[in-house]
Amino acid sequence: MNYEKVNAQFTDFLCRLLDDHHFELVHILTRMAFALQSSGNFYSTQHKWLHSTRGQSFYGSSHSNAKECTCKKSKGPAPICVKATSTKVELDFNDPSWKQKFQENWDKRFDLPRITDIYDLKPRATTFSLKKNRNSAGDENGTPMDKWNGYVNNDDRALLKVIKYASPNSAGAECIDPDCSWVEQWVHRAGPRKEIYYEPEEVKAAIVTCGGLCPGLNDVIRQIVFTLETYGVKNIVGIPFGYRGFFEKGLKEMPLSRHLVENINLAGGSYLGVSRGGAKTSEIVDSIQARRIDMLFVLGGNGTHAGANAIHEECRKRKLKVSVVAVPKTIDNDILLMDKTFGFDTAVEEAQRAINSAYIEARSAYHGIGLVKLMGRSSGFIAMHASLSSGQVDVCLIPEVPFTLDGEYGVLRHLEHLLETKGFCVVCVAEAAGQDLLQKSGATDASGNVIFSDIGVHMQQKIKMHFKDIGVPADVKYIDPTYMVRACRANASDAILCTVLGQNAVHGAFAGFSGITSCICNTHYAYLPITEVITAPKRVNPNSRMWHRCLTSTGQPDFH
Ligand SMILES: Nc1ncnc2c1ncn2[C@@H]1O[C@H](COP(=O)(O)OP(=O)(O)OP(=O)(O)O)[C@@H](O)[C@H]1O
Ligand SMILES: O=P(O)(O)OC[C@H]1O[C@](O)(CO)[C@@H](O)[C@@H]1O
Ligand SMILES: [Mg+2]
Repeated sequence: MNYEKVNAQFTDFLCRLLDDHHFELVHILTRMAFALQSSGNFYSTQHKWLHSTRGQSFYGSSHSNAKECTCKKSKGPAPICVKATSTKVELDFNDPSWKQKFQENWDKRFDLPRITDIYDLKPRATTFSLKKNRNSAGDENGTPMDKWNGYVNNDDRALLKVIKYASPNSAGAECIDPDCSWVEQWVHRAGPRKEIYYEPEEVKAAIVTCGGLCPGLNDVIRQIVFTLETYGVKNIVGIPFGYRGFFEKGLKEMPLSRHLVENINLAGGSYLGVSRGGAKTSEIVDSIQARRIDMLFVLGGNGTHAGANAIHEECRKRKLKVSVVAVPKTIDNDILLMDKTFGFDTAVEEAQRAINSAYIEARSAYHGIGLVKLMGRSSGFIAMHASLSSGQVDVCLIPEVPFTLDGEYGVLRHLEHLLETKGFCVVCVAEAAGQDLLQKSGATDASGNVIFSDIGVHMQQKIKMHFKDIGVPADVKYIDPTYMVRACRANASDAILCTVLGQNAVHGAFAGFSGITSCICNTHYAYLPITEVITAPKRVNPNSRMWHRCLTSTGQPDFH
């Protein structure tokens, strides 16, 4: 089957549906497409494409197996898949200047949307300075009078990629052209600027946390409040229970101050509450307008970012001077271009505790099999990293790598081998793995995310049945830590990440950016346009060194 053609036809179909306002259906279908990818049907599309094209544009999807949505026009609510504001140019790799064209286009795509794109505004000297005895008001030209070199220049950049792959066949190679030439990909450096576009005394800032819980939400809220107050902002509020808090009657905004949030990082969860669903962009923006909010800080995952971008666009359409800045939150680590999202590290740490328990149970039982199911909506990052960190996993199963349970090359046969040779074993399975082996639940959550069928319970039953059938004793211990991996406070590494991302979000808003996200790219802190990070969920690359390291650690064979 020509999967690329099917993929393109599917995208066109989605775009047509979007024009007909069938948003919910499109949402479900898009999720189905990702599920289809995870079943392996679209698995090597990018790789094959990379080897078969010359003189065609195919850059931009190097972080994911999914290709970018190419919707031409869209009425109604924002699609899950949003086209970048700067379009991609068609590249001819036989043209000697293709690299220059690529880079010019890249710079346009990664340029940050600013409120000055639509308003003619004059900046003022920043009120943010950590220098003692400062005169933050600046001189008569608005230039800060102190000589503190603590500001980031608007032209500062960080490199997104630092590996030069000599060949497209190098492990994990992410290439722009068929020869895998070295191309610089710069992103904007995050941090405080010398000039700002808001009068802090007049600013009303709001914070909202959306989607599922994630360790570190309170750390980010706290740092946003601290930093806003350092600029001199007095009016800071929290929107309760995600986007819902903007329009649901009876939900009142919560006043925030350093005093109120000082200790919230000591507990997990969200001080403001979270929710899924209910994203009606126009109602949210009506509410922003009515509440006279100037800066909105949005903490959430892929869906939340799509919502934040829709809010940013709607504010522009209505000519509202509002900065919308997102902070990428998700234990799943499934947001494109960034090293990691906050909460992921803590989730992995908690997950490996479950694996350790499974190991102890399995090790101590006669023919013990420890089975652990871990969260991860469409990607196997938590399962892969928890397997790597525990070092006790014999089989790691993720949605990006298809597998079979039965047959000569199936997982069950390998478990037999493990019981024969080492006497026990530990299996770690990601919740979205092996969905092709199960009957689809067909259910979705309030945000339209597909609810997966339970691969953990299915495997537990299959393993028990298999060993009963072959007459070999097996003591199966199943652990599903579910919410335990995310309903906890951030660990040290996440707490630091949250601190930096939260502070930078405020610096970005004062610098006049909107429609951006505050993140970590290639170990440096950066701002990215939201449009560039929501084209598809990030997924584990089965050809990456990290997955290969996981396989080296588990020693598992291919299961198909
Ligand atoms: N395409 C979209 N446009 C506008 N809003 C959206 C879109 N997708 C999701 N949302 C809204 O964003 C919020 C959060 O979405 P979702 O439940 O998918 O969580 P998430 O941000 O992806 O985080 P998590 O990692 O916990 O899943 C919900 O209120 C949802 O309605
Ligand atoms: O909080 P809910 O709605 O049960 O959602 C669970 C999902 O949220 C996440 O924890 C974060 O996206 C996923 O790993 C999981 O599939
Ligand atoms: Mg999501």
